Amino acid sequence: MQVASSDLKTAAKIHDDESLDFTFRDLSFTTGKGKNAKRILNQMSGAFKSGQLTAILGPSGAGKSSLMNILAGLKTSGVEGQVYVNGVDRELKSFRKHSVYISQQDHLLTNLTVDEYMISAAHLKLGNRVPINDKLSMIEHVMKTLGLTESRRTQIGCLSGGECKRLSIGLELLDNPDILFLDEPTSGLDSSASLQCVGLLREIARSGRTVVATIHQPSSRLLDYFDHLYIVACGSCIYQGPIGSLVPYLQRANLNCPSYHNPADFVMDVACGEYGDVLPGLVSGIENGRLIYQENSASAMAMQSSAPVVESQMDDTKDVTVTLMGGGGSSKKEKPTYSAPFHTQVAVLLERTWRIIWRDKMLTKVRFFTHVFLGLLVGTMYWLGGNDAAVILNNASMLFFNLLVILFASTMPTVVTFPLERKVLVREHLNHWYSLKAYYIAKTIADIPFQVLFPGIYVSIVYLMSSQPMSADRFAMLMGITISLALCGQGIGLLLGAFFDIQVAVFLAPTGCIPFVLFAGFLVNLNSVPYYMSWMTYFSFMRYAFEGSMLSIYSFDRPLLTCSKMYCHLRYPHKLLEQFDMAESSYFLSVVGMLTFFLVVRVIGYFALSFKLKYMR
Ligand SMILES: Nc1ncnc2c1ncn2[C@@H]1O[C@H](COP(=O)(O)OP(=O)(O)OP(=O)(O)O)[C@@H](O)[C@H]1O
Repeated sequence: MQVASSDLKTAAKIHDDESLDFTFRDLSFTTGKGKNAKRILNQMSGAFKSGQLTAILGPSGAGKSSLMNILAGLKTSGVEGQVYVNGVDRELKSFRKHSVYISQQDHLLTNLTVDEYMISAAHLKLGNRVPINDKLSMIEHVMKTLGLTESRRTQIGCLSGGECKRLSIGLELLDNPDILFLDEPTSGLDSSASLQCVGLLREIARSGRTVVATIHQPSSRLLDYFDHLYIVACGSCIYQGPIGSLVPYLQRANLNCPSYHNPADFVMDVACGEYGDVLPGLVSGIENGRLIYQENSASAMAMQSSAPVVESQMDDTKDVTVTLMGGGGSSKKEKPTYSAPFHTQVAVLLERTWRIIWRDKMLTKVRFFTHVFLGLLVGTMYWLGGNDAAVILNNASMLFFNLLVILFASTMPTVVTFPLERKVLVREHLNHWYSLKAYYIAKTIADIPFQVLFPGIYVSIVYLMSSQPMSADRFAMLMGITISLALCGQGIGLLLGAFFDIQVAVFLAPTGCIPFVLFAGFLVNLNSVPYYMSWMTYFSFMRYAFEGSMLSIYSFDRPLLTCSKMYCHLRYPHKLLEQFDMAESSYFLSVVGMLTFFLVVRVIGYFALSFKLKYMR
């Protein structure tokens, strides 16, 4: 892959450029409380400059990811210390808007092509103010730079690991972020793809951005691509400075890297304690990151004369030139707005979701055929019984069974798909593509056609086969209740999928619905429910759905039913309603009950998702 830095620079011109250096002082991070408290980072300091590619290196469990999450602003609780941007206190919301975080796993929408993903990202990240031609040329530049032009029409699910990684980076480059954080960008890549990836990051850094990447066991060739090295061991900084100065710094502590040995491997062995208890000396030698070690002729002299070896000291309070990111008195606080207006966010997300659903034909087909199959099965089972008083209780059972089919068929697809999609949401939302509200509304709207179509097909089949009254009003009323139930079911799926992992959500979806089913008025008559539990029936959307279904079929002065036997006890439809304690019930109230449940479950789902994104991602 040929990296074209001029392309990156051209692309950068579409937006205002901003060089952001950042420094951090005495950063500590503790998890847990009381006896369970665990100190992960110990008063670390450091400085990362724009135009430089910085590597955070260290053994597994040293605290690299924790440090980067804190610097990127993704972790805030349990954190002490200061982070400065261009010398002034970081204002977190504003900072998040100017930085992107690229996680180790590439959570991408696998059913889109590279082109489609880029275009939707450009609409979301660049907004309406950038003309479409500029967006397209920006995409062109980024694709060319990343070597993705050849794969532009390939679906993301078919890309190689290296291409996925480059795409993840490319998507975030579209709005020209000032700071890029990458968690192990080379993990899962072979050595050549790793070199390409890090080479690309260096070029991105050269175009004026601050690029920080955690890295695991880099080869010496890979290490050479980095400008600045920050080494973490046991939650402290043991080295900060250029690559070339690492070996001389270690020599100061009598740690001599053997010739032809990869310095990265050597320092990892040191950090793991294989050379004795040298870490405290290394930490204090670099003042836990307050200093940047710079080996040159002066320092060599300094070493000989036992003078301090550290050449440059970070200064995070002088030369304050840019106030964009700061929270200090002179700095301008920005509103955490998104580039695209709300309606554009919803429109782009809707279009993208529908495209994905269209491509994911398997799930759509399975949903379609399941509804048709169950419709035919139930229709055959209750064949032509709708107007026969001899099987009137069977018909009521069928109406109840229909509700169970619709409930589970609408809940489960969301329960199983949403936890996977949530990872993409986390990445895109945290990188400021769109608001959670826009996503949630788009997600709700996108599934509505399917929640109308599939239950509609099922109900039509069953209605005709079981010979329910040939009345458009009754059919429409039953259909209305069924669709409302499907929307409630989807809301429950979204709520569970938003908050829980897939295993828990899949368990909770059916078991969580049982109380609602129990208090629906079919298994136990509503008047027989113990008085101390009767209030629960008002919270059961299944009660409203069952009442609504029964009233649609048997209320509104339905005439006497036919009787295929000598004697039928329940030929009067209102008698059946009395038997189910529904004689006084109102169809209108059933609809209101369902709509209320629908709204409540959606609102709770939104807050659950928002809570999850904030505190539990
Ligand atoms: N929320 C947490 N609760 C308890 N311990 C935590 C938490 N987050 C991190 N740790 C611990 O902090 C230490 C550092 O974790 P971190 O993920 O930052 O390490 P790392 O250097 O990135 O490791 P790796 O290279 O293996 O990903 C680990 O021992 C980890 O178990």
